[in-house]
Amino acid sequence: MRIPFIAGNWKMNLSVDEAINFLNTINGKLPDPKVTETCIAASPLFLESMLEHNTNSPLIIAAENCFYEDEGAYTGETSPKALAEMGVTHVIIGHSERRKYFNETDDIINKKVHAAFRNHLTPIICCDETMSRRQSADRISWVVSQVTNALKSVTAQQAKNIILAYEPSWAIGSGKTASTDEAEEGCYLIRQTIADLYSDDIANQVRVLYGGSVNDDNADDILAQTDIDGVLAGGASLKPDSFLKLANFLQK
Ligand SMILES: O=C(CO)COP(=O)(O)O
Repeated sequence: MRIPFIAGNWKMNLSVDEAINFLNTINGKLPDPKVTETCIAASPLFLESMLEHNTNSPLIIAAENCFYEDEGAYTGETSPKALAEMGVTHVIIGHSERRKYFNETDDIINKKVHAAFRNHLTPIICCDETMSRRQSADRISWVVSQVTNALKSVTAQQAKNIILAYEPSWAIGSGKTASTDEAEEGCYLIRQTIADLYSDDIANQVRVLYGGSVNDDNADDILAQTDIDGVLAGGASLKPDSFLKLANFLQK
């Protein structure tokens, strides 16, 4: 049985004070992590303070990105080794905004995935689908190739622990959520790719999330789909109330 994973990606929003207020507000209101795991990915500027305020809470604190080297002359980058030393356990890799605005290629994403494993961080690997790709004949092969390339030289043992997210950029921040069928289709495709690359057994263990204009109104239908094990929410994760509604979807 796959434990649902409800994650928020704050992107470049909020302040440290707002981040800490958020944690104080949700404190004691999150589900048991044996039933639903919850996670917030935040700016590296906030992570240390958030980790200090997050004791006795099941909330997983994640980074939104990391570099593929552990240390060195890489001005402005975030070391995966430093993240792990700080107590961060998860990191988003390959978000469509990283691909689009920071020219992250599949090769860079693959190096980052290896950097995450080297530092015992769980990668949350995002696969994009643009509208032009959606309308073109090669859309399936594009999603498949993002998964395949991200996981080059990743062992079966490592693959068991990854989290993947189908995040069509045409649905991100646009208010245009994918229909439940579209979301399920994307997540199914990702799971089948894992089955082809590794095994049915591993594909059945790996959690696949949907992200793109998820909110409290549409989350229940999305989360009811067979191959969707959770959500990666942007806007809806910025307010404690809406994040708590997503996090406690099983309690409704
Ligand atoms: O990019 C996202 C999560 O990583 C989704 O953002 P929105 O939920 O704001 O569309």
